[in-house]
Formats: sequence, structure tokens, C-alpha cells
Amino acid sequence: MYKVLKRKQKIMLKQKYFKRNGGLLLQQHLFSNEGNVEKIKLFTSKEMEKATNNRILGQGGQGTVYKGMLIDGSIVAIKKSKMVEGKKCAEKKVEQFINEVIILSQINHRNVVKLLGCCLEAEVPLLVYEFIPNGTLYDLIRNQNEELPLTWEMRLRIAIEIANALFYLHSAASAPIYHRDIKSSNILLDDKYRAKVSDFGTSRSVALEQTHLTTRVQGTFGYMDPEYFRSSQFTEKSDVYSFGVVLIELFTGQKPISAEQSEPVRSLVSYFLDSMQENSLFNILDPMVVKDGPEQEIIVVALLAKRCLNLNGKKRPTMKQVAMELELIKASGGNVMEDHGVEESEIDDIIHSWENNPSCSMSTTVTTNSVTFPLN
Ligand SMILES: Nc1ncnc2c1ncn2[C@@H]1O[C@H](COP(=O)(O)OP(=O)(O)OP(=O)(O)O)[C@@H](O)[C@H]1O
Repeated sequence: MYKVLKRKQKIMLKQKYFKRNGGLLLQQHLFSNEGNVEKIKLFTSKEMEKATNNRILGQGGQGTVYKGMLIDGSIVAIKKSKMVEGKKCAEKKVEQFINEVIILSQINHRNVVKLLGCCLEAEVPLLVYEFIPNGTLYDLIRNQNEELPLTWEMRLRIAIEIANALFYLHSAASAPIYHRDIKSSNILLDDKYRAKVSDFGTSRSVALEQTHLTTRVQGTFGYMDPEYFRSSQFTEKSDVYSFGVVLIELFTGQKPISAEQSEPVRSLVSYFLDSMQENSLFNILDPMVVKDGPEQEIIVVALLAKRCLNLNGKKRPTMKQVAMELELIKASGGNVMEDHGVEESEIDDIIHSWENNPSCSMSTTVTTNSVTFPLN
């Protein structure tokens, strides 16, 4: 009797967790045919207990990510939601989790991390992803070493892969998907250092005829589109802006916001735009880029980044244009001209000032005045 009672209690507890973790919400989506939820495996709590060891891969705003191994031997990453106080907050967290499941179930792209399944009958919801072994782009940029130099070719390839993933998301046939939190720490790197866009907790799928989303402002300071910050209207061009920030992070090696104790808060975007204005781009590049990258290619990529960072969203290129231009730059070695928004005279100006003052290119420490976040 005791054993039967215990088993019943356990089943009831699992059902309670399933409900609390958004299982019903997911079932609703399943019936309304949103996404491809049947592809997502529902793991049991027993399977998850067996799979998870306590090796933490990373910690984010939403929870902790552990390394694990499934019964079939495949290595996975398991994201465990944070326990939060208060009914409203807990509901919001669950919503974010279910949102990520629904969004990722619609996506199949080699540069987007794959969601294998989820477990909703544990105390907090768990998401199971393919394991991506080489950390984040944020760490790669900052922990370069002689064994693994981040060459110009690698940087350009990674930029193209991220751009292709975003182009794919924005042009998803039934409903475009806006990522809404593009940043280097949300780009994972696989065994061949190929980019995988991750973290879709705040992403949104929008109806085709809809041009923007009006939402509570969310995202990461330093990457966030100032136009969205002001208007609360998120458009596909807001992802383009964040991509622009990742692009300049890739070739300057600097953080989007640096707040050294002795210095005022500095935004990399303003710093970059100032250097473009003053024709001193080569002053702010990562020394490895200066050493390794073809001048013409660097300049054309910088001009593209400048267009992505235009304060007016309408003037920014689409992700389709960005992806195509980057592919073209790679294929043509930077010989991309007016057709693609690049004026030859702009390239000449930058090369001239660089040739007249080449010594400054190798300086790694650059002092600037206080630069503010460009809100207008
Ligand atoms: N599929 C994966 N494979 C390997 N490591 C991963 C994987 N997913 C996440 N990680 C690691 O866990 C860390 C945190 O993951 P993630 O950014 O998705 O969490 P989060 O709570 O959503 O963070 P955020 O604060 O950006 O919302 C990552 O920076 C990465 O190091």
C-alpha cells in the first residue's frame, strides 16, 4: 500500500510540474500546428537525472547550462531554468522556455543550435540541445593564443555564417523570426569553429505582413538598436544593428561597452563610427587583423558594418543584403563597389590616411574622449 501510494504521489507531482512548466501551453501549440513540435522529444525526469552530471558549461540570465550524456551516448547541453520567486515571474520564465521550444522547433539551419527536446516534468523546465564544444565567440575573441590565432579569414567566415543564419530566420517562409538578442556570447562555436546562433528565449516569430513588434524593451546594452530603445518597436533592422556590433567586435577585438574603472563608459559603436569619420579605422583594429587581413577587404567590411549601424533603421541593409555582400567580399577579395553601397572614393580616403600614417596601426591602446551611447 505504501509503495502504491508513493508511486501515485510521484505521478501527481510530475503532472503538477508538467502543468506548471508550460506543458499545457506546449500542447496547445502542438494542436494549433505552430512549429514542428512533434520533432521535439519530451524527455522524462528519469532520463534527465541519468543524463546530467554536474559539469556546468555556463550560466546565463535564464539559468544554468550543464553538460550531459543521453542513453544513446550522445553528448548534450542541458539548460536548467532558474527558480524564481513570485507567480508572475515564474510564469514569465516558463513562457520564455516554451517560446524557445516553439521557435527552435521551426528551425533547421547549420548555423543555428539544434534543440533536441525538453523535459517538463522536473521541478524546473529543462531544454536539451546538441552540445557545441568550442565555447562562445565572445570568449574566442578575448582568449586568442598562438595555437589558435583568430585569422582574418576565420573572422570573415564566422561573420558570414552568422549573417546567413539571420537571413534564414528573417526570411522563414511562414513567419519571419527576429532573434532580438544577437551578441557574441550567444554565438557558439562547434568542433570546426563554425558559428551556431543560440539563445532564442526572447526571439519572436511575426506574421508576414507585420513590419515590427511593439514590446517591452529587452536585449543587451551595447548591442541594442537605439531606435528600438527609443520607440519600443523591434524590426528586422534591429537584429541588423546588433549584427553590426558583433561585426566590429570581430575585427576590433574590443567589448561593445567597456567600463574600465578609471575611464568613462565607452561604446564601441561610437568609437568605431568616430574612427571611420576621422579616417583612422586602422587605429582601432585588432593587431592580428592589421597583420593578417587584406586592406581592401577590411575596409569594405568596415563600410558594411557602418551601414548596419546607421541610426535610421530604414537605411540599414537587410540581412539578405549583408549575407550576400559578405559572401561577395570573400569571393572577390574586397573588390565590391557602388552596386553594393560602397563608393570607391571612400576606400581611397581610408587607404590614403592609412598610408600617410601607418605607424598608428600597430598601437593597441587608443585613448579617446568619453563617448556616449548614440541615442540620436
Ligand atoms: N548547446 C550548447 N553547447 C555547449 N555550451 C552551451 C550550449 N548552450 C549554452 N552553452 C553555454 O552556456 C552558456 C549560457 O547559455 P545561454 O546563453 O543560452 O544561457 P541564457 O541563460 O539564455 O543566457 P542569456 O543571459 O544570454 O539569456 C553559454 O554562454 C555557453 O557557454
